[in-house]
Amino acid sequence: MTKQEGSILIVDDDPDVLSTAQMFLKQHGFTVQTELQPKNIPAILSKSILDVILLDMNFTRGENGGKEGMHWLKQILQQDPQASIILMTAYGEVELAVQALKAGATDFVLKPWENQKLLATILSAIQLRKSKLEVEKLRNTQQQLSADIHGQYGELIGNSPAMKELYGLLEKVAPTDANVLILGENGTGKELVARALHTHSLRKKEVFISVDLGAISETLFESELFGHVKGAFTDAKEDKPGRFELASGGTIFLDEIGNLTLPLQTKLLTVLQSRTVRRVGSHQEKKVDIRLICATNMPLHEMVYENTFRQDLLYRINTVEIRVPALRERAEDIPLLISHFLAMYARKYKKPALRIEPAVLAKLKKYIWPGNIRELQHAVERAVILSEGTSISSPDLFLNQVRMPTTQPGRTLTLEEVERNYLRELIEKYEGNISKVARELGMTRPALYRRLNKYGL
Ligand SMILES: Nc1ncnc2c1ncn2[C@@H]1O[C@H](COP(=O)(O)OP(=O)(O)OP(=O)(O)O)[C@@H](O)[C@H]1O
Repeated sequence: MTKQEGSILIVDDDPDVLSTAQMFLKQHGFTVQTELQPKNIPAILSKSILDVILLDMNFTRGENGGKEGMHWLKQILQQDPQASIILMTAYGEVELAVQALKAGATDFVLKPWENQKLLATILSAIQLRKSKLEVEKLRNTQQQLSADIHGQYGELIGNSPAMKELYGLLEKVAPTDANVLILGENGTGKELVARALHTHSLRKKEVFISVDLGAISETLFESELFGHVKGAFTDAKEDKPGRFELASGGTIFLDEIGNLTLPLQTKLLTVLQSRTVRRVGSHQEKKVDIRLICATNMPLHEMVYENTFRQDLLYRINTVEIRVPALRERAEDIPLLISHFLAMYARKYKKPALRIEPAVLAKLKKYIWPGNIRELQHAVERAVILSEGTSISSPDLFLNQVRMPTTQPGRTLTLEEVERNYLRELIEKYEGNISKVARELGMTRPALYRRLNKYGL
């Protein structure tokens, strides 16, 4: 006989039932407590950790409506929502047992029970309790992590009119289940905005799954997003859920949606229309309940016009569009962001708090930051690392570090480096006006955006 682990409470007003069940379950290695009086259940629950509770339906002599059992079932679940409760019912009370299952009981056994059947029921109830506790733990961890990452609007820093407008929009849109498309240049904080939408939504206690579509290869797309079953292809060693399934109940964030090829856009559209996924290699459709947030730095509307992005997909994802402003459009926020990152990196690198001289700050406010906040963040990090003393009196510590040199002694630049530098110079020349840069290069704006995207500009 294999020894089982688990602690069980049996509540029944018949001492014979209690002793028979106790003897049988102890033989199998369980820790067993018995109780004749259901009114003592709350006290027992507050003292001990129980894996399973076997609960009789009727306690008062002559009672057989199961009301007492239902009452105690609800009481227990109120005290411990993850409790696994097996009800003991007499023959003819099946209707009642069904009601109890609906009210949250795990299972029921008919009295007099067959020992092996009782054992099997208890083992699966223990397993179920374990899974429920695991899910609860993961949910708490996720909540804790998001609470650590986010404040009111998380790490979204900025008081400029552009940011205030964004906060107003977030407040309106977050609590709805509307599909949101976030547009904005690289490094403007699109992912932070997506997370803020989630943490202020009705799904905030559920998962937030982020998928970088630009980083998933064409061949792995379906398996990553929709999952696969064992043996579906050579590397499919076991069943694996896709990101859509994992996100079910919560929010899925599809970043870089503008990078999808047309065939992949079609596959994605099918799933978004039906809200069902089929794992690669399976015939079974699974419903997914997700809130969809997408983001891109590509001009999707122009791409629709050029037939490189499907119009029906665009309309499916952009119920609400949120445009995240570029940093140069909210230069007022630059000092605030710099002091935020200065404090963050001073802590990280154990450096004294650094002060920036006003003339340097003025220069940094004028710089156009083509890489937006990500570029600013990296610039501050480098400045903190390289600084000596407690004050920064030259902008070089920030800016010289972030600009690629156009030439390097002893090394010829690659064609890609030349192109990247040239693009950067033009962006600066036209102060970030992409239309003007595109005109000078004789390119369409989408083509230019693709190029900028390639170089992370
Ligand atoms: N408003 C903000 N306040 C503080 N930090 C910010 C803000 N916006 C962005 N950041 C920081 O800038 C960095 C880039 O942000 P994020 O990844 O959200 O940008 P993105 O627009 O999604 O970029 P990409 O288009 O390259 O994916 C992150 O480290 C983020 O924490």
